[in-house]
Amino acid sequence: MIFAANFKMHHTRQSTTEYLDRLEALLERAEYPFKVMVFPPATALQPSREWITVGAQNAYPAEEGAYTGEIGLSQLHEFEIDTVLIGHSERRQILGEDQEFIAKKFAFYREHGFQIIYCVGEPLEVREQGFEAVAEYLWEQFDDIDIDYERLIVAYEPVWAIGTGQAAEPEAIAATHAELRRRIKRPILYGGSVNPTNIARIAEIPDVDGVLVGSASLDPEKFHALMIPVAPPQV
Ligand SMILES: O=C(CO)COP(=O)(O)O
Repeated sequence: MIFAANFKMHHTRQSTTEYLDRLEALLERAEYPFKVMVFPPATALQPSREWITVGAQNAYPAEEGAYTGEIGLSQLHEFEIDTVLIGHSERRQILGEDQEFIAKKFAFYREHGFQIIYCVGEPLEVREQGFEAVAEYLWEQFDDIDIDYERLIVAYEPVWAIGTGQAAEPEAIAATHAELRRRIKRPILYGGSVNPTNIARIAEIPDVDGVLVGSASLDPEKFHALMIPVAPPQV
C-alpha cells in the first residue's frame, strides 16, 4: 500500500522539515510495510528520508533553460529528487497544461529514470454522462504515455471529489480502477477527499494500491492516522 501526501501550495521549507521529522519518527516506530511519499512545494524540496520518499509536485521537461518560474532536472538533482507528480488535474485545469505538454513531461522524466505518479481523473460533467464517457475520457489522458514504464504509478483522482470532503463512492472507485487495471499493470492510487472516515473502506477496494492525499495529509499525525486502520495486525 502506498500513502502519498500532496501538500499542493501548503507548508514552508521549515514546516516541511518539521513535518518530515515528525512523520519519520512515527514511521520508524511503526515499521509499516507501506511506501510513504511526500510532495512538498518546490521551495521545500529536500532529500528523502529512510521511511519517506520526497518528490516534486511539478517540474519542467528540461535540465535547465529560459523557463521563467520553472524548476527542472538540475534543480531536482540538487535535492536528490527522483520522484515527480505529472498530470495533476489542478495543473491541467488551473495551470492549463494540455495532454501534449504533459506527455512531453512524462517522456522527459521517464528518460531520466524518475519515479512518476501520473494523475488522471474526469470532471463532474463527464461522470454525469455515464461510465463509458468516463472510461473514454481517462484513456485519452493516457495518450502518448508509456503505461508499461517500470517506475510508473498511476493516480486516479476524480476531479469532482478533490477538495470536497466527499470521496467517490466505493462502487465508482472499484469500477474505475477495474477499468484502468484492464491495461495498467502498475500500482493505481485513488485520490479525492481521502480521510480517516473513508480510508479503511477505500483501502480494501480491489485494484486500489494506495492513496494520494491532499487536505488530510497536511498534518503528519493525521496523515499517519490514515495508515493505522490499514496496517497489518501487530504480531
Ligand atoms: O488532489 C488531491 C491529491 O493530489 C486530493 O486532494 P484532497 O485529498 O484534498 O481531496
